[in-house]
Amino acid sequence: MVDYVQENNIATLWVNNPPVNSLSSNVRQGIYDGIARANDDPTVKAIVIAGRNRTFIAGADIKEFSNSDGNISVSLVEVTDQLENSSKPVIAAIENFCMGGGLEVAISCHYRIAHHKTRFAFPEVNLGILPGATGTQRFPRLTSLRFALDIIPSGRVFSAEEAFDNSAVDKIVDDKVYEAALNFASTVIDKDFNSRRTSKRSPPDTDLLGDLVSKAYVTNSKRFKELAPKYCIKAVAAAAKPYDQGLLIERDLAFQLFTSGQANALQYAFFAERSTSKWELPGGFNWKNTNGRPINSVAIVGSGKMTAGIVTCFLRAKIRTFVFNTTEMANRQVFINSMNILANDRKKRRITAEEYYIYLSYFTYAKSPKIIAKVDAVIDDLPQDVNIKRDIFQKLDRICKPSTIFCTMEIEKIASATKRPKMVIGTHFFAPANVMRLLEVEYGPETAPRTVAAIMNMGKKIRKVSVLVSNRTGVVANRLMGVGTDQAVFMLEDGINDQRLIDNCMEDFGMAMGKFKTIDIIGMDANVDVLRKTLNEQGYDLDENRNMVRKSLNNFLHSYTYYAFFKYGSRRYPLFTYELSVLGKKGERNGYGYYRYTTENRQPIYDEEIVEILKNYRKRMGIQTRTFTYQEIFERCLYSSVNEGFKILEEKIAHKPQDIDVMSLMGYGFPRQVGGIMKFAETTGTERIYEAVCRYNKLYPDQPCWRPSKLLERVAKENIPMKYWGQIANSMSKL
Ligand SMILES: CC/C=C\CC(=O)SCCNC(=O)CCNC(=O)[C@H](O)C(C)(C)COP(=O)(O)OP(=O)(O)OC[C@H]1O[C@@H](n2cnc3c(N)ncnc32)[C@H](O)[C@@H]1OP(=O)(O)O
Repeated sequence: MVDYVQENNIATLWVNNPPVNSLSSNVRQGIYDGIARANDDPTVKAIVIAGRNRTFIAGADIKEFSNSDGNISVSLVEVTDQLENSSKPVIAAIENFCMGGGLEVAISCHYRIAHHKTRFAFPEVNLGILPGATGTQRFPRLTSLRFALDIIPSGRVFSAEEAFDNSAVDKIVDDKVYEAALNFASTVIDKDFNSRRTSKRSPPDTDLLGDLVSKAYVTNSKRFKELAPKYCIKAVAAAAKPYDQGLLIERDLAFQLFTSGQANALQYAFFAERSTSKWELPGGFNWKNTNGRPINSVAIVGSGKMTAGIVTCFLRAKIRTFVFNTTEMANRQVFINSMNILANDRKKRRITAEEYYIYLSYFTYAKSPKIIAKVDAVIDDLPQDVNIKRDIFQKLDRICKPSTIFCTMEIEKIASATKRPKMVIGTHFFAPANVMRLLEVEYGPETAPRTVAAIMNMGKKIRKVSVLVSNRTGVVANRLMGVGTDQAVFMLEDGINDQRLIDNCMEDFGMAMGKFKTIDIIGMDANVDVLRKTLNEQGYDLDENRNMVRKSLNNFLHSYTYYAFFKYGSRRYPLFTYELSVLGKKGERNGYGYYRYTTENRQPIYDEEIVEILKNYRKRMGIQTRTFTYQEIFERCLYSSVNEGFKILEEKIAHKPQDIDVMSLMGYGFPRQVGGIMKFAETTGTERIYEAVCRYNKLYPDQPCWRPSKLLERVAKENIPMKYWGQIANSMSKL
């Protein structure tokens, strides 16, 4: 774990814990013992600490936080103190990742030499904790309170150049960092380095503390539903006090965070996100035993709202991207939109000017299908009309090389239109695709495992978190969270007069956005499309009925019969959203939805008109209004989605609860500090949720989302821990 190597009078401690050299208990002990040994050896004059596996140290071993193997070793605080107190100078040779506990180790050394491509960060805040191995006290002393208050509460990654500019490193090299550190070590042998002991310093800007702290509170306020950002600010501010006092404050705050449920949920989310790449198919094929061809070129077919967002994901990954539309104008528009997205990235300094031009050079127009004959994958972003899609893909099937994969949302319909059903797979990007990191990958009954492997790898290449699901109907993430949205609409229809009440309840819980704001952002049309599709599956045609009623009545909106047709069927549908869409409200896009929006300010504004429309709607529908408790709003919006999550598992659409959690976190802004919808179920208690689901099922028999999931019933009755839910679902007979 830590190799001790001596060359001449310099001892090197090589940290070797692949893949990222995390500071597991053995590594901590190895560094501690290595420093003691070098200090005891009179032939050693200086010590270098470096990382094998072409990286320095990416931080503490997060697995050990919740899962100690009983291996008692020294703490990271003891290691950092041991480093700083060394009687011989310690030089850190830093490359690739220097994060969290790794950065705490580095700043406890006396000198730091870094490769110019090193990525530095204190990502603890994203795990619900703080740099509690003296990091909040040493870092501002080494750099400044200003820089520490920027870096620690945000967790943002910073470059070697920024580290150098802020005195966090002493030298940057372009190559061979270890050799540079050895050379540097030989220059400091026998020199006084007492002034290099970080804890003995004071931050250079303590006089600015008040202003800096206020600024940090404002900058990070959006994340204050999480405890860690606030605690990080408090801990860094304590660095203005004498070191020992500051340390006591750091320890107290760190302990409070460590024992909070939020830290546990955030660390769970870290691993859940990474677990989705370990996919598995029912026949035993999986990420380990199946290879897919690399995707080096793609064609995006279409010119919809999402197209440019999807295109830029591929451009940023330097994948040759053809945009195929039959009109020059459509292609040109996609190019302009993609250029605007990248220009914005450049403006916000997410990419350099050089990268901007390189990325754009990967874009190519294709007016004729022949140009895209040799691409590795075609991605469907065509309008929803299945006949148009089938027609285009039939043509492409004849033209494209046999190994080209077709990615579409209509797997079975496209597969049956082509002679390559094994090469047809579903990919669902979430809007805006250049921002949202979730990619839902759906396999159909005929999709080949190698196709799955290729597209899951492609997802990684374009920096998406890809979740593999089996294809049924529609987007799984939408199904999961959509039931909660329907509940919100029903409660509005049934008596809540202010949409903000429901939205506030969800936002207080931590959702990035309330239910009605989400409908507005997604757009009324998209929401109505889902309704239209659901009704189609039940044998109803929304538009057919609308036309029928239109013909028989002058104003179909005043047609009681029209609504009664759906209301008094066996199932209730959220028709109020449909009513708003018919009234021309398209959501944020045209400024009118459940809220109003102005062109200058896209922030939702409360719209009193909705109450009037509601009143008329209720009258026509014969709805007797009633009052709702906060608890009912909370339970109906969230427990309905939990029940749906269990159904998605038992129907074997998703493989494990982590996949469902990632969909809720990355597709729908579920609070990360809760861990995801399934983790929420575990924390709340499945028994309690099951009881509520049964209660609502009795009250609302016309809402099938309340039929209790068999899996939920079983885990609730037998009190089964979450780690077994996936296994049990997979052993249940297929529904
Ligand atoms: C008293 C408190 C003291 C210290 C606090 C801390 O140090 S907390 C930890 C702070 N560090 C981090 O949060 C870094 C977490 N890691 C990352 O952000 C990324 O892994 C990283 C380093 C940027 C590399 O990204 P990349 O995309 O290249 O790899 P990937 O994320 O897929 O990770 C590869 C595998 O390594 C596992 N892993 C990564 N970091 C840790 C870690 N700190 N502890 C344990 N395991 C870690 C990750 O799960 C992957 O494993 P796999 O089994 O392959 O899925």
